[in-house]
Amino acid sequence: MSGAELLKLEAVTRSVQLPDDSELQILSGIDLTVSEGDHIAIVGRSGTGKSTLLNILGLLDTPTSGTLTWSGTDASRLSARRAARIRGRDLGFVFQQFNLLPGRTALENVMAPLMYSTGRDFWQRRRLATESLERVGLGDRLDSMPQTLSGGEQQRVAIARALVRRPRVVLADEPTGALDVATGRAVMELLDAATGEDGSALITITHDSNVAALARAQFQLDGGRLHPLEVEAAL
Ligand SMILES: Nc1ncnc2c1ncn2[C@@H]1O[C@H](COP(=O)(O)OP(=O)(O)OP(=O)(O)O)[C@@H](O)[C@H]1O
Repeated sequence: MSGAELLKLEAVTRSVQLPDDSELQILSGIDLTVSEGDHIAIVGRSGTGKSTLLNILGLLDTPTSGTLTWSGTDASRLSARRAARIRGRDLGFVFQQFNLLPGRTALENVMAPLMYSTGRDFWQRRRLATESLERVGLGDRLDSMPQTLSGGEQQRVAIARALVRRPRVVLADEPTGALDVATGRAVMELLDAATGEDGSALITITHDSNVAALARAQFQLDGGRLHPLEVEAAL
């Protein structure tokens, strides 16, 4: 069952001005509500606007028109500072490329988001990062360097890093794109279980309908529009 509403898009459009002065409409009339505990997948072919939508959901970009509401507040009214705080604390990001810092251990990578936090999060960063790595089954690899870990293990470190501040929404952009099918499935099950445990929402952006089938609600992005997909959830 869904909990409190976290993100809401109403009639969101996004267009960009091209060098020849024409306008390219990437997103048109997007409506989407994301609540605590939701696991939503957004599927779409390459170039359909998935990254553009993800950037808007992650408060990295703003709609050209329409409204994005974060936890009841119109996002266009958030100060840059408040938006940055939400991105750092309430949103977790997982990417296809794991983006781990080379030359830093798994533990140091997971501690990184806590370095600029205050209070308990800062002082207890080592313990919090250790616990986050234990949650993804890597409690015995704290001191491993990323290059000594398999792709699936690196993605689990990236997930531990995304979850370490207990975000309210996790945005996963092609999280299985660099993994084989079995490892990708295990990573998705882990993301689903960990966000489910925390009551946070998971939004998975993927071109892979098998990955999307693991979510509880699926949408297709096509021609800049979002359509609900009626597919039985596999989890
Ligand atoms: N700033 C921009 N200027 C011009 N065109 C843009 C800009 N941003 C996005 N586009 C175009 O808008 C379309 C959607 O881009 P977007 O990156 O959101 O697609 P995507 O679905 O994430 O693609 P992929 O799966 O290949 O990453 C593409 O055709 C892209 O070239």
